Amino acid sequence: MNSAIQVENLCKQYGEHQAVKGISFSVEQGSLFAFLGANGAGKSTTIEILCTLLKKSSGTVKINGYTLDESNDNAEIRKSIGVVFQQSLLDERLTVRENILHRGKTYGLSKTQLAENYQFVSTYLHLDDIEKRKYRTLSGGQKRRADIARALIHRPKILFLDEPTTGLDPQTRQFVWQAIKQLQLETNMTVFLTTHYMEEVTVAHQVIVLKEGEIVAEGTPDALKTNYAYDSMALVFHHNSEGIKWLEENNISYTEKQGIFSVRVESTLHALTLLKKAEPLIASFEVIKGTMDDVFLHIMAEGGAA
Ligand SMILES: Nc1ncnc2c1ncn2[C@@H]1O[C@H](COP(=O)(O)OP(=O)(O)OP(=O)(O)O)[C@@H](O)[C@H]1O
Repeated sequence: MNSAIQVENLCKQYGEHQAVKGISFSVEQGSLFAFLGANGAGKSTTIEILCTLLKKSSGTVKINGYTLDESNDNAEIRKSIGVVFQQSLLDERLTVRENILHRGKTYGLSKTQLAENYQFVSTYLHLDDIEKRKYRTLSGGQKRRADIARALIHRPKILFLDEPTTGLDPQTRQFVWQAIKQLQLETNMTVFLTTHYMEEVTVAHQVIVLKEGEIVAEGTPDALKTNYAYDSMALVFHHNSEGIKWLEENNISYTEKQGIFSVRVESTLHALTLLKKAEPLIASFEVIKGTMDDVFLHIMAEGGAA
């Protein structure tokens, strides 16, 4: 595996409080990596360390082949990453274009390179309609596009995004998310993401779940679903009493809410077998696939096995 990020035994101590407790993981170059965890799990602390903004207490970190060394300014790492935090860093008084070009100049890009890169980010983030507007006049979604464009102007190899779509309406969230996915796919950029929206995690190549500073689960979304979520079937019977009798006779565990009986199934095929057996008793049914939401809730409630 060609790793964009390698983390070994990373620890962060704030006074007495150990926020990150010896975590190790690596992120494949060109992949979409999702970092999950409840509030206070240590996600921001980890991201800030990887982005050279916060000192680690111990452990080793390699970003794009460069070892993080807090005795110097880690200029190579900084040049090779782009970062979008929840709070914007753009100047409210400048236009979108001015903000982005200004940022590009701080990387020492030549005029030609800057123009080329601007065209590149503008295409992906659809800046045409907002580039001449002052940042303070933009809507939340437009600001987010500009924030991401600013983080990409030097064409970094890794883009770090800390909850990039939080607070956006569903349509804008989808737009921003599409742009991120397209960029990752077409440019082989590594994307390191934290999010609270589980549907976004479904397309990640790898997911890590952090709880109280430790990794409690990791794998592909499919593997996590297999381990921590299950499919279920909702049944409505013609007569509840007959349905209950049938479930009990067949030793099928169930829960019931307002006449809807929920049973766990191993697969869609298993659901079909049950349906065939109980067909005369059933008025309606629905097979419900396990989701990443279930995965997250399960791990948060019970912990996982890393
Ligand atoms: N500067 C600090 N000083 C002391 N404790 C801190 C500091 N920053 C964070 N913490 C604590 O470290 C733990 C991890 O915080 P962190 O912000 O990394 O979590 P998070 O997973 O990003 O949470 P959220 O989803 O709420 O952003 C929390 O218990 C937090 O209170």
